Amino acid sequence: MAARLSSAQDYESLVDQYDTWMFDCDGVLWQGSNPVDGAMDVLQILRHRGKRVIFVTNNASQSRKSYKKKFDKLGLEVHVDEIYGSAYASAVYISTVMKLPKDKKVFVIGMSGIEEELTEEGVSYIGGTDPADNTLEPFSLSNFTLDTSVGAVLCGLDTSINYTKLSKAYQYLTRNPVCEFLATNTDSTYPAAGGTLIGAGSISAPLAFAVGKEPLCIGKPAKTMLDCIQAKVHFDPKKTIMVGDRLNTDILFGQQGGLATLLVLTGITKEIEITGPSPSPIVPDYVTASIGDLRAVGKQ
Ligand SMILES: O=C(O)COP(=O)(O)O
Ligand SMILES: [Mg+2]
Repeated sequence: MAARLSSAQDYESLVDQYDTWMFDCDGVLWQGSNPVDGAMDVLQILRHRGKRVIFVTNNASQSRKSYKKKFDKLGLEVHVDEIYGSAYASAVYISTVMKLPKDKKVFVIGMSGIEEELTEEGVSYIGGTDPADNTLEPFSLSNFTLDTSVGAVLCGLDTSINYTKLSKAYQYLTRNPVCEFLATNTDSTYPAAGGTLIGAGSISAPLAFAVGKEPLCIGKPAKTMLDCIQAKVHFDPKKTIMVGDRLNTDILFGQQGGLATLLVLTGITKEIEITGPSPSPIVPDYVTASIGDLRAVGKQ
């Protein structure tokens, strides 16, 4: 059973135990453009205590550089190297693990965050924000030419998803037998300002259904994300805690990586899923209402 934290002493001993703090973003630090109350204060407190803070987000709509700008606006100085997004991890996977040849391309369903990270990694792409694909005109095969250099389809959150993008991706995946099917992340939903919205997993789901194959997921809970962090940062898993709002991504990711886990209730997971009559089999080590609760540490 998860330990429910509530007293200043609980938070003090938690902070004492862990040196590296990995933070999920949507639903932990903010909901869209609304920061979670006290989240930035807690990050400052942890830094003052000499803790290493790392951000691990499945949200591929933004690149690491644009997340840095978001932190700047919220008053927290963050280095790009402290931010690990699933768009970045996907670009690294394509260039260094898959080793997509330089003359090959990725067909993107997604937003500018994916495009920026692919460009940074020197990976060519088509699709994405290209106006030709962002159309509500009916898709017709008579107007489509298969680009034989497409070696992978990468699907992430795309708030302008349409039939043309799905149809083109379907053509690449079914007419080129070696075309890889990748997803930045497969979160069914995500916490936005004002409520929950459809997530990246619900964008790739129709495509997966059509091709009869699931994509390889790069983001949490997949180990690819942890491999990406481990390539850059040295941390002791026993002294590391993953803070998240979703059980089947953040908490599972932490558990599979041998990290401690703290669930907050400001995002996707509701209290009933851990304490109700049919609780989730994914049980975090600790639970607290909000990351802002850790402000109690600064007051000791
Ligand atoms: O946007 C998502 O799907 C989830 O993003 P998160 O990992 O920061 O919660
Ligand atoms: Mg989250």
